[in-house]
Amino acid sequence: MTGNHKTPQAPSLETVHMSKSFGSLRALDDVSLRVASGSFHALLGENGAGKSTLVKCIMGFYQADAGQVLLDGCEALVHSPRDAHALGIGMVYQHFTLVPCLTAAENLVISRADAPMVIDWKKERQQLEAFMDAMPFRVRLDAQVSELSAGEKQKLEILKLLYLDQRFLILDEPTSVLTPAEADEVLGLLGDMAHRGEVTVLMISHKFREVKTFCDSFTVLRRGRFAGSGSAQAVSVSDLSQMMIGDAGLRPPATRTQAPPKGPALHLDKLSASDAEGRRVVSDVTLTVNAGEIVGIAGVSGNGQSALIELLSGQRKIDAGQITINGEDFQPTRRNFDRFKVFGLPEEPLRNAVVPRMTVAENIAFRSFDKPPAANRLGLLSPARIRQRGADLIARFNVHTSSPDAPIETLSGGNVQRAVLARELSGEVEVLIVANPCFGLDFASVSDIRRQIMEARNRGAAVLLVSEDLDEIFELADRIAVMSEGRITYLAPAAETDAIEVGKHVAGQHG
Ligand SMILES: Nc1ncnc2c1ncn2[C@@H]1O[C@H](COP(=O)(O)OP(=O)(O)OP(=O)(O)O)[C@@H](O)[C@H]1O
Repeated sequence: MTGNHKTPQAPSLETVHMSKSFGSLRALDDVSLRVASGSFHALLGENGAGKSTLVKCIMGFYQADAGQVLLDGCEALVHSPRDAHALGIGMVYQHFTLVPCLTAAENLVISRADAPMVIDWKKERQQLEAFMDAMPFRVRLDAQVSELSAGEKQKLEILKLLYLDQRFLILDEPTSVLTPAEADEVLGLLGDMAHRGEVTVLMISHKFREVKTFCDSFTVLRRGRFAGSGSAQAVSVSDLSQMMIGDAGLRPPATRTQAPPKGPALHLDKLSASDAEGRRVVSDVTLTVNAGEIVGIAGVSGNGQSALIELLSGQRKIDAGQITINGEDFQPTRRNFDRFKVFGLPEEPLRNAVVPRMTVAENIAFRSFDKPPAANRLGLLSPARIRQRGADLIARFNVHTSSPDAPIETLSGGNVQRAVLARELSGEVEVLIVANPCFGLDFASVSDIRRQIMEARNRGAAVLLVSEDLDEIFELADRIAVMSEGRITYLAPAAETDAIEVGKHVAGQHG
């Protein structure tokens, strides 16, 4: 029954013996989870553990094969997200769903199912002001969404659910787009609302610190099954990790081998580039990366790092300057990537590095599909060989997929990342260009992917790593640079600097 189930107060929600398969893959296997009324509950698990599948079943995006959703103890029949909304269950996605060219007020009003054809703005405005007054945080109603910071957009997404009277909030990694300070503010406010009994929150998270600081309780999934639950305050981080990865344990972390210096491999000489409006986004960047070395570029996003990666990958025009590899002029074209053995792991690989509807095997074989062994010497493709090579690399790089023939878009985030790495690191690599490689990944995938990058360096690759995560830079880099307003403002050997010094330059307090 999808009748009038809505409760003004924070509801409790349970899933009971819920299962869901995709073909032969059992993505959820008999999962029961209980989120108490007015609690802040974390849902944890490795990439591919089934977290998104579980919340999509609750939201009615998927129909579970078996099991029930109970809302305040009564069965809730949710056949579509519309049913979920009618029951007061709402979700904030990792990506924003707001309309950027409209104001915050307009976004709220049009989100209503009962928004009138002709809007009486005076009346709506008064009601919105009254609504905002009752909320623990505000967003400027007249601001155009495109002008809001990531933190404000995230708050507006949450306000939208509350405006629609949704009191069971599902948040999918809500802090991945926020700075640590913004994340703490938003989670703190949500926690306060939950404790006042105004909302119940179920949050998918990979960040133990956030779970321990803000959540009351947790559930862990492992390979589609319930792996544990309890008090977020009482559980130790090592117990949480153990629940997530089971007895298999973590593979050892990345180790740096010391090798004699091998000399410059990648050299950027006074590189400059502009954006579509003609503003300089990369200014006079000169930087050398030696063979067998990782140079990490730290900095807050929007300071030219993405533009620099685009220059190196041939997606942005070079206004001035030169790139050389082993002393030779390098123009970033597909032919030259092969000739100079340049490989890359871009940000958001599902968007930037794969063809989502093609299979995992095809995507893995992509760079090499027209060369032996995937093709014969005349360049004719062999599907059987593509599949075989895909299957070998899937096993070698530990990619979890139901089959080499599954579309790559059906893989979890961490596994798309591993598949791209498998493709990029399986051959001989001279230069590796990596941008925020571990964004949104669970700790086991993070450790796996960092190890692969370090091993490429140990084998002699010159690695340029752009990352917003200072811990990642310190774990991997031999030398650390900071990019600010399109320029390299700082460069030092990792052993001779520390996070405070680098942090100062990231914040622009150099000189
Ligand atoms: N539409 C689909 N078709 C086929 N397989 C799918 C589909 N959606 C998910 N899967 C598979 O189900 C399993 C669980 O995926 P799910 O996205 O629920 O994991 P997750 O825990 O949310 O991972 P992540 O942390 O990476 O987002 C994965 O093996 C995934 O490949």
